[in-house]
Amino acid sequence: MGSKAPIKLPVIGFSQLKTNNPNSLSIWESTKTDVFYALQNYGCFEASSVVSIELQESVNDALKQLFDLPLETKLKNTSETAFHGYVQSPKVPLYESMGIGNPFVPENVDDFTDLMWPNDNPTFRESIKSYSKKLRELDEIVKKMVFESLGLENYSCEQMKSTSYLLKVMKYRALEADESDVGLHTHTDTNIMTILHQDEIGGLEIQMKNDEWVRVKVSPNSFVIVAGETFNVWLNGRLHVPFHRVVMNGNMARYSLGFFSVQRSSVLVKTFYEMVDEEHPLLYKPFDYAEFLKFFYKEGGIQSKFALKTYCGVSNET
Ligand SMILES: O=C(O)CCC(=O)C(=O)O
Ligand SMILES: [Fe+2]
Repeated sequence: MGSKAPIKLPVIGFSQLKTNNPNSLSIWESTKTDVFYALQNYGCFEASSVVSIELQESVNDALKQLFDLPLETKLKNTSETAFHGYVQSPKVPLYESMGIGNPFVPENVDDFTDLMWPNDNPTFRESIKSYSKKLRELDEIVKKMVFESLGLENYSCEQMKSTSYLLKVMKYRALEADESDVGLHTHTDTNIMTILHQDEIGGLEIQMKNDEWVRVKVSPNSFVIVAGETFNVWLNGRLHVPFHRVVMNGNMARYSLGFFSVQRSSVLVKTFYEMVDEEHPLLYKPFDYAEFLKFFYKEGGIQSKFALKTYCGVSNET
């Protein structure tokens, strides 16, 4: 499946930002430069030093316990909202997923844990809560840095308030004889931004600007930050939104998770007017994210590699 160039994603550390370091301003500025460069040129980067190895291992164990539950228990997790309930589909036979909406709200994790483990699972409960808190902080820092890089800091607060989150946990079962090694088809993320973690099995592949596919291998407690289409609509195409996929590697089950930030449907996704000028003509008309998702899932958008362009792209040809 294409070449697997050994390009390394940019690695950006976040631990120094939190200390009461006298150089905190210059650390913020240089991290911001790296983040913006990475999202413009790769559409992704490796974020290191966000959670401890211990916390990551505890979450990895929690995922295994969750997917080991009987199917009838997992099916109790139902939802009207895409990807919040239990998902298994013949189109992606290796894949199953479950979601927790806004997982930094303690009651949401409590409700999910009670549903899956009526006799409780305190380790799952507590590790998911502290993990989600850290991921939300990281999400907000990265976005603030991008906004600041473009002189859009006034939008930062407003956008954070109109964001909701989904922690989606995923299992890809081991391949059976003669099965295709495609775990998840080539796609872009249509939400704002995604923070991905994959276990040591690997398999995530990302397409670079020069069309080469890179097999991503990052440290066990690092994340891959991936720019999504909604972010690029706000910024009128200034980021690279990379195609990515999962190609199974060897004969072991693979576990991953994604922390997805999504625009709430009460607010239209709209390009900031400061991002439009003669050199950068408007690329997308304003749209409602929930309505777009209906198109995406019901009207065949999911089959299109450029669903958002089809849905609300502006034709700038003269
Ligand atoms: O499982 C993974 O590593 C990737 C998942 C992904 O790209 C997605 O859910 O959008
Ligand atoms: Fe994705």
